[in-house]
Amino acid sequence: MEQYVIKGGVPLSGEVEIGGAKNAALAILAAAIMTDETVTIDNLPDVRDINVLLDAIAGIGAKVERIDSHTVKINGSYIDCLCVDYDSMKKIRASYYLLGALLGKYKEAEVALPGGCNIGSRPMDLHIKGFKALGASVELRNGAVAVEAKELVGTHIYLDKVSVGATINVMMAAVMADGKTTIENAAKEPHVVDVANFLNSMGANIRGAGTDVIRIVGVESLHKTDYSVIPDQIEAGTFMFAAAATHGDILVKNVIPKHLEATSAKLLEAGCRIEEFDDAVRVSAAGTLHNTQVTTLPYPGFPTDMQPQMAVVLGIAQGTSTVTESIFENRFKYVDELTRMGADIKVESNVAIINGVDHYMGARVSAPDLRAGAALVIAGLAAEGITVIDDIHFIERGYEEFPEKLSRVGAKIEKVSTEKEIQKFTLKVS
Ligand SMILES: CC(=O)N[C@H]1[C@@H](OP(=O)(O)OP(=O)(O)OC[C@H]2O[C@@H](n3ccc(=O)[nH]c3=O)[C@H](O)[C@@H]2O)O[C@H](CO)[C@@H](O)[C@@H]1O
Ligand SMILES: C=C(OP(=O)(O)O)C(=O)O
Repeated sequence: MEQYVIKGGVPLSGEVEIGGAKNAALAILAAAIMTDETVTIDNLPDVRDINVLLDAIAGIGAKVERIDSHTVKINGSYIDCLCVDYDSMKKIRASYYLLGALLGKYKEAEVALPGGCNIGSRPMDLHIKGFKALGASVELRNGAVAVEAKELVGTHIYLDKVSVGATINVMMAAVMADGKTTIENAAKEPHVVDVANFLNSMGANIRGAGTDVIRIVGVESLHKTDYSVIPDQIEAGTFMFAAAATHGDILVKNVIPKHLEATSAKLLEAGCRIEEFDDAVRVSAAGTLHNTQVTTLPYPGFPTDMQPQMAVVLGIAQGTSTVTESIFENRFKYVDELTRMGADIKVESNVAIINGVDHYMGARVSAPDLRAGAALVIAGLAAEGITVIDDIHFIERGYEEFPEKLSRVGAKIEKVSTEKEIQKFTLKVS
């Protein structure tokens, strides 16, 4: 089993280059099968979720050609199977995008119910509501969702809750439906916009992505395109929080600062200095960190995928902070681990009450999920002493070369797989 071992207490400083957005790329890869022509997608992050989805896409027969670690060509004309099995689905939640993509293109699909991070109950009722409204019959059988339609017909769909997955899935299913579809109460996340832009570059007619009303006029077919995925706002935010927690100074490059406004606002409130450039953000935290209150909300609110990282910063800020998680009910699993590092946090229902402590202490902890794992890395970087993080496979779902990128800004972190390597690292850094 592999771990990260970290010697904390070094203020991080320098520059870091952010990769493509995992959550945009996953939906875009699924959407790429919707044409029979070859689609080239660039700026893909080289992370586990992307590689698992590419295997699932190849598994249904599509031709997947890796050009390099960040570029792939996909040709969906070879698809010979409309079933995605549980083996692919249990590894990543986003394989549910194949449901919307296959339904939109072939009017039929059977996809096992998805896995992904255990951050709360994650129903698909809104996806299903959208497919049904477009005219599909939906059946749950043997742990899979089977969808089928003689024809898909444009319609009016109100999503009862703001859902990124349902918005994108319904958008894909509607792209080649007959007539006009309106999605109301749509998610406005940057990756929803990126997927709409991608589909439009393939000939779709989607307007309004990025607002809460998306209008789609069905087209006959989609065609080839070359597309570059947007930068990953969550990876960027993670490095911003790492700068804050270590009292460092990092220029986070290749970002869209607009996508980071909620993160920047909270870091400002916590006493950091933020400078925005055209495609970079600099975070420095020379002085004391202050308490603040944070509530996760759909975009443009504060992202739930950044909640654990923010809490780690507030854990060493002066005073009492609160973090309210309003999207997923099980996203405080890192609190017990952080407590073992000296944090003083009490969780009451969906609110974490954080009494800032002077510093964290190195400890052996386990990553409970992707973002909580990244948050524990930040805590380890800020802590006094050595931290060992188990279960880093969760972190590798969404962060490319995480230890390498952190090392480039001065962190003392290594990926190891034996106790001997941990001891060697400890000797080297002491
Ligand atoms: C692969 C991917 O992009 N994952 C992201 C996506 O997940 P995902 O798309 O699964 O999250 P959603 O936006 O759909 O979930 C938002 C809320 O809606 C609820 N819901 C969702 C669908 C549904 O049919 N019924 C329903 O009740 C969920 O339980 C949750 O409370 O958006 C989340 C919220 O920004 C992020 O944390 C995830 O990182
Ligand atoms: C929770 C996440 O991913 P998923 O929805 O795939 O579990 C995430 O990217 O933070």
